[in-house]
Amino acid sequence: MKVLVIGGGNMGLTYAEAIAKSRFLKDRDLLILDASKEKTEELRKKSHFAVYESLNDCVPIADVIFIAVKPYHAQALMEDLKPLVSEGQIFISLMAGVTIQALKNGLGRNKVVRAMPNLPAQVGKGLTSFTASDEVSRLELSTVENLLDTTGRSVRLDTENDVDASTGISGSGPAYIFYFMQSMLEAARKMGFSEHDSKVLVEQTFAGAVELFASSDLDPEAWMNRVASKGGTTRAALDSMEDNNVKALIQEAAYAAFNRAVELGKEYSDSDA
Ligand SMILES: NC(=O)C1=CN([C@@H]2O[C@H](COP(=O)(O)OP(=O)(O)OC[C@H]3O[C@@H](n4cnc5c(N)ncnc54)[C@H](OP(=O)(O)O)[C@@H]3O)[C@@H](O)[C@H]2O)C=CC1
Ligand SMILES: O=C(O)[C@@H]1CCC=N1
Repeated sequence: MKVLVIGGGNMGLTYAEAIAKSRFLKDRDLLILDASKEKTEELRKKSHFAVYESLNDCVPIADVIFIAVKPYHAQALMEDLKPLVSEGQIFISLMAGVTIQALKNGLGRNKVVRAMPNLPAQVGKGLTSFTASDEVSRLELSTVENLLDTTGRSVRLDTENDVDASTGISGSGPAYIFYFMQSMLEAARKMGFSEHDSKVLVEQTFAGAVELFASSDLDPEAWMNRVASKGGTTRAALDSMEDNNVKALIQEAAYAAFNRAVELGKEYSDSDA
């Protein structure tokens, strides 16, 4: 089986590296292509995949094709791909918003998977949600799942609306965590801690809390109650967050990402990508 990754940026390269590391494929069976000359030169320095500059040379020989370009490049790319693709090939789009129907129309092919990864894939801790067109067989789905799992975990969802919703939670979610981290770092600096100490305080606090959360079935509220003593410091902080509606605002942000994913889907299907 040959796997081609189109787009060697954050996500495409992450996937290519993870598949290469997993030894799921033989080295020369993993192909990668990027439009930028600079990037292909960088990619050539890595030995574990075959780097291509022309779609003509790699698309016809691939069995599975990852599409990892920005959504606004989708239409132009699919126009170039359409004359080169063939029946039996499976397309896995990592693009936010672009719908299965837009992919089917754009590629003129039916075996399409729409996946939403997240950035922790770079360290093998990614979460990729996905859904597939009916034309992808069970056996093909298990190959797809194996490929996606090379970057962490995957969750198969029933509908594209679920994938849009998951974009608001796991796809964009790492950025919300970084936002929270940034706020804590700024508070630490304001309190007079050095850059180094601020980073240690914040990093270890996040890492520890995540590990605790993963270590049992306790929900976050139960953990909050274990940290907070009656009339103590944590309660003062939690009350402040409640008074300022922080929970509702975070939920609003997650919905903003979800809604934007739906909106992107409409933009790209309107343009008949
Ligand atoms: N970053 C993230 O956390 C997440 C991203 N995604 C999705 O992943 C996709 C890729 O995002 P990301 O990796 O961040 O983007 P990047 O811009 O880092 O990477 C995309 C790469 O594709 C190249 N490219 C553009 N057009 C073509 C083409 N026609 N043929 C080949 N290569 C091309 C770009 O080159 P150039 O720079 O020259 O344009 C660039 O190197 C997006 O659709 C996004 O929605 C999904 C979940 C999370
Ligand atoms: O911001 C974006 O559009 C992409 C999708 C999820 C994460 N990054």
